[in-house]
Amino acid sequence: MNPPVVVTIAGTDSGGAAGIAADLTTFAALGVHGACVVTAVTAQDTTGVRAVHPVPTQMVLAQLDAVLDDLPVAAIKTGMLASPETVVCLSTRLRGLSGTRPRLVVDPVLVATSGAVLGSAEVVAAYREHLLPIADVVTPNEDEFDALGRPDLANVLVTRGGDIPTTNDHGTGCTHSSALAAYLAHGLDRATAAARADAFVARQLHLSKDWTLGRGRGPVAHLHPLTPGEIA
Ligand SMILES: Nc1ncnc2c1ncn2[C@@H]1O[C@H](COP(=O)(O)OP(=O)(O)O)[C@@H](O)[C@H]1O
Ligand SMILES: Cc1ncc(COP(=O)(O)OP(=O)(O)O)c(N)n1
Repeated sequence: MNPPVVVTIAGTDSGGAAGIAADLTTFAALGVHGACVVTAVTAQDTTGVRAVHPVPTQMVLAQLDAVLDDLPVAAIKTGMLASPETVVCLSTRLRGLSGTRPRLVVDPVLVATSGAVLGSAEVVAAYREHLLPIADVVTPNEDEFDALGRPDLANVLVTRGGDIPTTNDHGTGCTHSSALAAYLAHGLDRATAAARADAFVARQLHLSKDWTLGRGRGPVAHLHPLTPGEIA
C-alpha cells in the first residue's frame, strides 16, 4: 500500500536541526512519503542564523507545481517562507487547487529560538491576509502569535514549550508541525493529530536531552535510534 504523501514548503538549516531536515526526517519517522519545496537557504548552526538566501518565488512555485502535478498530496506543511511575494503567490496557488484540497498546516516561522528574525513585517502582513485564512491549522509559538497580532481564529493552535528539561530543542517547532501534518495525512482528526504531535515531540526531546552536539541549543532528535542489531 502507498504511504500518504506530505509536502514541506520551508527553508534549509545547514546545521540539520530545523527546517527541511527536521521536516523530512519527521515524515520518515511517521510513515509518510516526504516531498520538499525549498523557499530559502540559511547558513545556520546551533548558535544562530548567519545568513539567509531566499529562493526566487517563481522557483518556489515551480517546485510546488512539479510535486502537485505528479504526486497524490494528502497534506502540506509550510515553514519559513522568506518573502511576502512567496506567501502571497503560494496562497493563491493553494486556494486555486481543484479537487480535494490537501490538509494545510501553516507553521508561521517568524522568530528562531536564537532570536533571529526569519520573517519581516511584510511577511507577517501577507500571512494575515492570505495564508492564515486558508489553513486547517496554524501553529505559532508565543512570540510568533504576538508578531501576528494575536489573531482570534479557530484554526490557530499556539504552541507553548513543555516541561521536559533540555537545551536540545532547536527544531522542535518544525518537528511538531511536521508531525501534525503527517498525522493529518494518515487521516486523524485535528484534535487527535495535535495530541499525537505533542507526544511525538516529547518523546524525541527525551531521546536527545543528553546529547552534546554544537555550542548552542542542540537539535531535537527527529528519528528513533536503531538497536545495534537493526543497524548491522
Ligand atoms: N521542553 C519541552 N517539553 C515537552 N514538550 C515540548 C518542549 N518544548 C517543546 N515541546 C513541544 O513542542 C511543541 C513546539 O514547541 P515550541 O517551543 O512552542 O516551538 P518553537 O520551536 O517554534 O518555539 C510544543 O507545543 C510542545 O508540544
Ligand atoms: C530554516 C529554518 N526554518 C525554521 C526555523 C525555526 O525552527 P523552529 O523549530 O520553529 O524553532 P527553533 O528551533 O528555531 O526554535 C529555523 N531556525 N530555520
